[in-house]
Amino acid sequence: MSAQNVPTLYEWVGGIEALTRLTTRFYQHVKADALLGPVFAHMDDAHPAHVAAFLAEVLGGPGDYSSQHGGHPRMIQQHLNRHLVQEQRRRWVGLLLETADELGMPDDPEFRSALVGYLEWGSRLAVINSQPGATVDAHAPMPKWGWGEVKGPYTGD
Ligand code: HEM
Repeated sequence: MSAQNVPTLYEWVGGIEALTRLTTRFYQHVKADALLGPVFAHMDDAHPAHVAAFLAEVLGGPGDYSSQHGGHPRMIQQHLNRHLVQEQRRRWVGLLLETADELGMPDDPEFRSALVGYLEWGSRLAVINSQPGATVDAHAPMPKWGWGEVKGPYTGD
């Protein structure tokens, strides 16, 4: 596969439809989870779509979260003073990956290692930003995630 033909992670996962399916099902599991349910008790109905738009932009898709929902500063803002702990973070990441399996999302080693890399990074950032004293940088750039060290999807050779 030549460098020009390498899809973005966004294209590889199946675009905004796939990400919306993923977050919609994921937050159903979250609501029913004993550890995470209370954390998300006041989440509104648009939350799954907002997180799908956020993930789309991070993974190389369209910039809708930045243009319509306030970009990375808004995402950080949403985690302020929530006092999240590692046990909740681990459950959040674990449930998201289980949901990706449940829905038959791409499970090749290259894609999943890139996805896990972002989820680990982003979820740890959410915990850090939820601690007392954390503040929002109004100019925080949107994170961008690619294939990382593996440089592209599995091709069998
Ligand atoms: C890669 C990791 C994460 C991403 C990309 C992410 C993304 C987001 C986004 C985009 C929002 C704002 C949604 C909006 O604009 O309406 C949000 C809100 C929120 N996030 Fe996260 N998040 C992550 C990790 C976590 C974790 C690990 C937790 C807790 C265990 C968490 C708890 C929350 C809560 C409680 C809200 C507010 C929900 C409400 O409206 O009541 N997030 N997140």
